[in-house]
Amino acid sequence: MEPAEGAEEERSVQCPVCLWELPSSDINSHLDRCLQACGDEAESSGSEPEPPSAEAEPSSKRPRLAAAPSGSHAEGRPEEARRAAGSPVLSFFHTCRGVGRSGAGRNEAAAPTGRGRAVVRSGDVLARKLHGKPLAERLRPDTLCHYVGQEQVLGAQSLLRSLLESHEIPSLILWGPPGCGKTTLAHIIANNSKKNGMRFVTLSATSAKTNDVRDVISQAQNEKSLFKRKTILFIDEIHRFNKSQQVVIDRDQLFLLPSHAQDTFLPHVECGTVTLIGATTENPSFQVNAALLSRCRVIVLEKLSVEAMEAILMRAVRFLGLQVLGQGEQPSTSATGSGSKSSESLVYIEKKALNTLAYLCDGDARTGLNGLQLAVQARVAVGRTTAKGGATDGIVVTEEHVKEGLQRSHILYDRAGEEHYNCISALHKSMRGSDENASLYWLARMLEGGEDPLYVARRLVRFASEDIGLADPLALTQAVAAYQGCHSIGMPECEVILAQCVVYFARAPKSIEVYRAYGNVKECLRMHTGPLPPVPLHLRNAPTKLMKNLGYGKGYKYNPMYKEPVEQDYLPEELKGANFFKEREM
Ligand SMILES: Nc1ncnc2c1ncn2[C@@H]1O[C@H](COP(=O)(O)OP(=O)(O)OP(=O)(O)O)[C@@H](O)[C@H]1O
Ligand SMILES: [Zn+2]
Repeated sequence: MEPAEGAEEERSVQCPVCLWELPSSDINSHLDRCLQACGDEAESSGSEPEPPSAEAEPSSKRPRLAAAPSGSHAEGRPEEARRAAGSPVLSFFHTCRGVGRSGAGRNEAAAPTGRGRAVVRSGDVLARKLHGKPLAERLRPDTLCHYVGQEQVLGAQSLLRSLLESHEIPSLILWGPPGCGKTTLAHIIANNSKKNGMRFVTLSATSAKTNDVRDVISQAQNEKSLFKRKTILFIDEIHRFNKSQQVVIDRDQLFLLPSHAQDTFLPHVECGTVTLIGATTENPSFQVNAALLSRCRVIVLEKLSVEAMEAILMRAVRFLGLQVLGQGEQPSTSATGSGSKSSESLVYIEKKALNTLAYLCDGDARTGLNGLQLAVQARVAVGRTTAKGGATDGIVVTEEHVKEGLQRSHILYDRAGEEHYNCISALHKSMRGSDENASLYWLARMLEGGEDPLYVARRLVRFASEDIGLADPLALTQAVAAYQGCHSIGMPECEVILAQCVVYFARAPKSIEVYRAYGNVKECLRMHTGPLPPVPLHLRNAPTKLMKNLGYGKGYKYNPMYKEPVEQDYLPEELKGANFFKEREM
């Protein structure tokens, strides 16, 4: 690879394979690891840059019992990676970014790698990159340095990081919302521990049978006694272990493991034959067997922030070689091409579309990446058809496309199956339509089908505010009480609690006044350009003299001191007169 220029000062450079920025002194060793990871993949899948094989399954169809993939660093095709790394102009990734770091070529002509590589940005190549494995899977980081956010548990000083660095993996429960990186973190731990000779086995609690757990345990025992190898067992969605199986419900505790699994499982976690890593979206204090919980460290992961999501999406944008269009920019004017080629082979995405996506995916990186993939896929498909007759102006992915992509992503990649969302939607709409009959029907369909009662209860809490609102403020109390009731007594006893609440809601008066008004405020904030207006001085608190001198609190009229209603502005100057309660098209 190209010698790092200006090595005397610690510059950061970008890894051509995984696009990560890192100190130039680390690039060589990092690159070796990256390429090796890609090479492993190449051996198993052939190295021609053809569409990724169809055997690559979406995450929803992960094998039930399988050793984890060998640390695949799946984002670049291996050949591309090697070529890129060996190429005099570092890589086409740099090229694709169009921001020409360290003076590397900034256009497609600068990546003359034969065999049509020069048109890496064309819709066709992009379409191939989008084919097969979901983007989220391909971009799953396999080292901590690619893992975004979650500083609270993985920061430099954190316990988890030091444990990882010392290769001492305790049993862990990773608790966090969907798509925040629980499975990814487990994979990173797996990679880390494999280097240390440990085995890593994955089970999904949604599909694993008690026998599968037994098999894992007995194999782990063999490995330990014969080869002194430890086993890490990753159980995804550990809170679902009670679903299809026999559940022991102790009156005080919801035990989640089937009884014989408990017998076989616990002692082995205890004596260290198996290190357990469980992932769950549910509060483990309620959903994980207390005995098991006491043997595990609970790591709380947070919903990814909008900024973190933007970073993850930008990595995908670079991987796909998309050009980002700033506000008001047109494809032709922003094209970084050499001029020898028109923008016809370029695919653009609006900056605003990326921001919106980062915002709308609500901290769920899988949803965000899938949304991006579907939006781009759809646009590229259209672009290719329209381009058949002649040149086009390049393909632009806009905010609207991204929103559509998100919607489709919800349907396509829903792991628990579409039915789950269909039914909850039918329940929601029946209650909204005040049809108590239908509401009860959909509730029963879900509960009888094994739906998590807390999932329904959460939706009821939401419904109480979104659809009933101030028409009957008691509804919210009812919903929260129902949620807590379900929490403490579990199925099947809690079904009647939910039924009562559902019927109450179907019969309740409805109002979306607050829901709509709040939506208007959010829209107002979203549409705002430039810095947000300052908080008016008279509304600011002035606890110190300096602040008083600065005019904080000056002119504020303390309402209880006035007999008559007080005339006073509470909104920033530029929003004076704004009425968020005004009805608008929703
Ligand atoms: N912190 C992160 N940094 C970078 N990428 C991430 C992060 N979290 C998630 N991703 C991306 O999102 C995808 C899905 O994440 P992951 O499977 O780890 O989520 P999860 O928390 O296990 O979700 P679920 O509860 O739905 O299983 C990953 O393949 C990866 O591409
Ligand atoms: Zn890398």
